[in-house]
Amino acid sequence: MRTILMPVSEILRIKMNNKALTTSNLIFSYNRSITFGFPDIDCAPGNHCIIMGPSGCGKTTFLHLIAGLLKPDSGEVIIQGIDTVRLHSGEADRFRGKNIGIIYQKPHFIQWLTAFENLQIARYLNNLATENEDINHLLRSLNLEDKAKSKPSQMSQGELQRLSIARAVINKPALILADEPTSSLDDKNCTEALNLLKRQAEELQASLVIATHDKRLLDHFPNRIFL
Ligand SMILES: Nc1ncnc2c1ncn2[C@@H]1O[C@H](COP(=O)(O)OP(=O)(O)OP(=O)(O)O)[C@@H](O)[C@H]1O
Repeated sequence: MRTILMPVSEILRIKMNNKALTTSNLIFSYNRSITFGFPDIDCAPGNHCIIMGPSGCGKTTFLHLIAGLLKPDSGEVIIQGIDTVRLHSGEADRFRGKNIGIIYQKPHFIQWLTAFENLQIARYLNNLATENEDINHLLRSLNLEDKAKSKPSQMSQGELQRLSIARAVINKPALILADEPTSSLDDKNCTEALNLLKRQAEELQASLVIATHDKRLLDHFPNRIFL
């Protein structure tokens, strides 16, 4: 019989649970004057949850800690059984690219590329083959088919929001994080963006975490965390 020895660091990193995302005892400070202590999250695969709170309470900070874009002073973020806080920066970037789709508060796209090319490059940067038919399918399902050749500057706010959703799901992540995905949209576009986001998450069986102060979303999410 062959025994496989696993480095201690690897054993520490792998937490055996079947949750898509759990956080515990997260503490973070930008500087010593403000310290944030965040409530624990427990989100099963395919579940949706919402982080609510007023402007400035730390919602973006919390999402960035979950995404591994910021390192906490202490605490754990377990995604797909991996304690991502312990990953080194290169590993964390690779993990994020493979497992997490992020919709940022301010959508930023490469301005000289078209909508289609912005999605292509998101796959390319994660060493994934650029399957043009997958991209076309996604653009169709987000009602952006006729914008495939448009540059971001030629698209409306609602269209850019839908393109952000497309970019977040193009690599088929297990976890989708969305920062204020609807707050700048009118009621019609808000409902449309929310439904698209939920439908995309359901198609991928991905967990969805939305951070927002948009109270219109509250009724859609029984799993709520208030900051
Ligand atoms: N890079 C930074 N350096 C220092 N302080 C920061 C930094 N980024 C954010 N902050 C501060 O941390 C606090 C929380 O910011 P954060 O963006 O997480 O809040 P938020 O709840 O997402 O706000 P909003 O709803 O307005 O987007 C704010 O007081 C903000 O000024």
